Amino acid sequence: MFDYLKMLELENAISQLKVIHVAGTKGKGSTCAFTESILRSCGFRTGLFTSPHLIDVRERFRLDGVEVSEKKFLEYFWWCWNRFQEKTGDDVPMPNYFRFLTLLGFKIFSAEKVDVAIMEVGLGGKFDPTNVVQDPIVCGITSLGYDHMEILGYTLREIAGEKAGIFKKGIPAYTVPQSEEAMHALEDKASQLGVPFQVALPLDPKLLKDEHLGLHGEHQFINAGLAIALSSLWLRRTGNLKDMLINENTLPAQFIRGLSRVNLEGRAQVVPDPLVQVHNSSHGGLIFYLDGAHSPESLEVCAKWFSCAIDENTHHLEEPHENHPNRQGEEENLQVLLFNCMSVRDPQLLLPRLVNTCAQNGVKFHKAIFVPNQSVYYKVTFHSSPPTEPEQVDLSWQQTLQEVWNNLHQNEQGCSSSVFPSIPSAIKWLRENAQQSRPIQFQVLVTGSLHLVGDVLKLIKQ
Ligand SMILES: Nc1ncnc2c1ncn2[C@@H]1O[C@H](COP(=O)(O)OP(=O)(O)OP(=O)(O)O)[C@@H](O)[C@H]1O
Repeated sequence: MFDYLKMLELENAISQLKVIHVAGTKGKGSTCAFTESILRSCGFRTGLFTSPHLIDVRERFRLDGVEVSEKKFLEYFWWCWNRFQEKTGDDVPMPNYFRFLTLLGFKIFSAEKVDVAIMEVGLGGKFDPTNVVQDPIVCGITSLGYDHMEILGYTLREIAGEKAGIFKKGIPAYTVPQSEEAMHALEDKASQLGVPFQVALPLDPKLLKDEHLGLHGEHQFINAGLAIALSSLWLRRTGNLKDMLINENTLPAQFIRGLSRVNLEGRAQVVPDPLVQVHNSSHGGLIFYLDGAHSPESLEVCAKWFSCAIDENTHHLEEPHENHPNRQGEEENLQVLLFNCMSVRDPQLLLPRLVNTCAQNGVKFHKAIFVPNQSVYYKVTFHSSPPTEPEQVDLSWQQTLQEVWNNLHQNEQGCSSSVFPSIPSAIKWLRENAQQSRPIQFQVLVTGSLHLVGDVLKLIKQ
C-alpha cells in the first residue's frame, strides 16, 4: 500500500486527511454512517468510505453524504488506473480489487478536499488496506464477535488483536462494551502503544428528545454511542468543538439531527413492494424487511428487529375496514424468510439463532426460501456470466441450507421450504402468491448476506 501511495503521489495528501478509522465485527458501516451524518450536520465537508456496496460501487465513496457522481468516479478511477498501468510491473503488480478501491477513496477524498474522512476497515484491521493511514485523529472498534475466523483466528482474543491492529501510538481510541476476553485484548494493545482508550456507552434514547435514530433496531444505540464519542473527539482534537456541550445528559442539536437523518440501505430497511402494494393491513400486499446480518450475533439482533418491526407495521397500518371491521391484523399476516449466506459461514450456527430469537418474540415463519445471490456474477474477480437455464445453476449450497432448516422444523405443521434457482424467480413467486392471497399480507425477511439484500433491492426498485 505504501508503494501504491507513492505511485499515486498521495503520500502527502493522505497525511493531511483528518481520518476517523473504524474496525470491528459488527456495526462498522452503521457507526461510520452515524459519524458522517453527525459531522456533516455540524457543517463539515465529509468523505465516507464503506464496504461492501449493495447495488453500485459508487455507494462506497460518499461526499457530503451522497455517493460520488458517475462523472467524478470515472475521472478519478482512470486517473488511478492509468498511473498504475504505467508504474506497476513484475516487482509490484496492479493492486487487487479492495486495495484499488481504498486507494481510489483516498484519491477522491484528498482531491475533493474533505474536512473529515471516515474510513471503514474492509476485513480485520492490521493488514487491511485502509491501515495505511498512519496518523488518524481517532480510531473506533465496534462490537466484536466471530466472523472471518479462517483469516483472523478462532478466539475472541485473536480477533480483537487483529482489529486493534489499527491503533496508532498515542492516538485515542474508543470501543463499545465488549466481552471480557475481547476487552482485555484491546486494552493490552492500547497500553502497549500508549493509546488513550475508553469505552463509549450505548446512546440513551432520552437524549434524542423527540427524534428517533435513523437506523433501526436496538443494536443501533450501541453504534450511535460509539459514533457520538468518535465525532466529539474528532471535533475536540481538530479544535472545532467550540461551545458545543456534550455529556451524558446533553447532546447538541446538530448531533441529534445527524443521528436521526442518517441513511444506510440494507440495514433494518423496510420496503413495501411497488407492484403488490400495501394500502393498509386489511388489504394484504407484500412488504420486504431487509437486513444484511450474516453472523450469529447479527442474526439475533436482526430477528429482534424483524419481530418488532412487523408488529409496529401491523399496528401502524391497521385501520377498520368495511369488510373486516374486527380483524386483528397479525392473524392475517404471513411471515416468509428469503435467505442465503456465503458457503464459508456455518448455517448450523446462523439459522437456529435466527429461528429461536424469532420464536422467543412470538414470530414463526410460514415458509423459507433459499436462493443463490445474483451479484456474484458481476464481481470483478468472477469471470463467468450468469447461467441462462435454471438447470445449469448449482444449488447444492441452497439445498444444504434447506436441509438445516428442515431439521430445525421437523414435526412442525405449517412451515414449508423451497429452493429457487434465482432471486427473480423467488420474487416472482412471492408477488404472485401475495397478490392471490389478499387480504393476507406477506412479510418477507431478506437476510443472511448483504449481497443478497443488494440484489433484492435492485430488483424490487426496478
Ligand atoms: N452493534 C451490532 N451488534 C450486532 N449486530 C449488528 C450491530 N450493528 C449492526 N449489526 C448487524 O450487522 C449488519 C451489518 O451492519 P453494518 O453494515 O453496520 O456492520 P458491518 O460491520 O459494516 O458489517 P459487514 O461485516 O457486512 O461489513 C446489520 O444489518 C445488523 O444485522
